[in-house]
Amino acid sequence: MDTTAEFTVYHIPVCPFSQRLEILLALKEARSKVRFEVVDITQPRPPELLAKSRGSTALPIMELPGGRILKESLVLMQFIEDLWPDPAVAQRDPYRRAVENMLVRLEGDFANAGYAFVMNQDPQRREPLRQRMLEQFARIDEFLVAQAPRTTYLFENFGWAEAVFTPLFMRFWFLEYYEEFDLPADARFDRVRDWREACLRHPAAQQVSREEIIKLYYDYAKGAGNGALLPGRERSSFVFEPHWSDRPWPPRDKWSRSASDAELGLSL
Ligand SMILES: COc1ccc(C(=O)/C=[SH]/C[C@H](NC(=O)CC[C@H](N)C(=O)O)C(=O)NCC(=O)O)cc1OC
Repeated sequence: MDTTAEFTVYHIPVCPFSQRLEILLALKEARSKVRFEVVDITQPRPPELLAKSRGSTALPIMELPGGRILKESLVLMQFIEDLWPDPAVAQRDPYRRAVENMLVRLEGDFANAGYAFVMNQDPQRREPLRQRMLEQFARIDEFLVAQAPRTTYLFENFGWAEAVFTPLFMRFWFLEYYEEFDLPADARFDRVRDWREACLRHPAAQQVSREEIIKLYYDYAKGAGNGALLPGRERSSFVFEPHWSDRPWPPRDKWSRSASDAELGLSL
């Protein structure tokens, strides 16, 4: 395959699954090899984009030279790793790669627990959802204690598993803000807490900020995901303009009130 031809990723800038690709490309110093085309999730998908994805609206998707389309962030990560293998980010040793993949297999339940928690609108479900989130962190902690008790990352460097999980650790800043959630100070979470902090600091993962996440994901905290509009609102918190840096911080209280477009700084 001609790896110098143009590869295009259609993506939502603050989506964690797209950030995985950006982190991987940053680790490979290959960010310039892929063109990232921004899609406004608050607007209906352009017909030409839907045609590319055979009607699927989920992003990111990658268009190869010649028009072939791939999707699913973990698949796209592996494709990038295979396309530009040096420097390797995935482990080359089969056993170490298997260990890496065992940790990555935890990402789906981890992601779903966090999104279900932030999007929950039933006060009665808060504590069970908090416990479910803690259980997911405990699963990762137990795995790291068994496989990597004394290193900062899973292996010597920030690598594949870190590229998969760091975007989720960053999105879960919305749990701290809207659900007053954080890991308890007890030893059950020491290893995963250290891993998370090291991941959040890594220079290859600085595509988004805490402020951006908190402001754009306000509607998720009120139960509206993927750019959906809430009752009484005309604009999603996911809109590009006004830019998030020009907007006020949303109210932290998701339970007793709903902020208006004006209060969120969304009015044009
Ligand atoms: C309610 O739970 C969740 C809600 C949203 C997201 C999220 O980050 C969307 S990021 C943007 C979202 N993309 C995906 O969900 C892609 C997931 C896919 N499995 C991948 O890994 O690439 C999307 O395109 N949505 C628009 C559409 O489908 O029309 C995650 C959640 O749970 C993990």
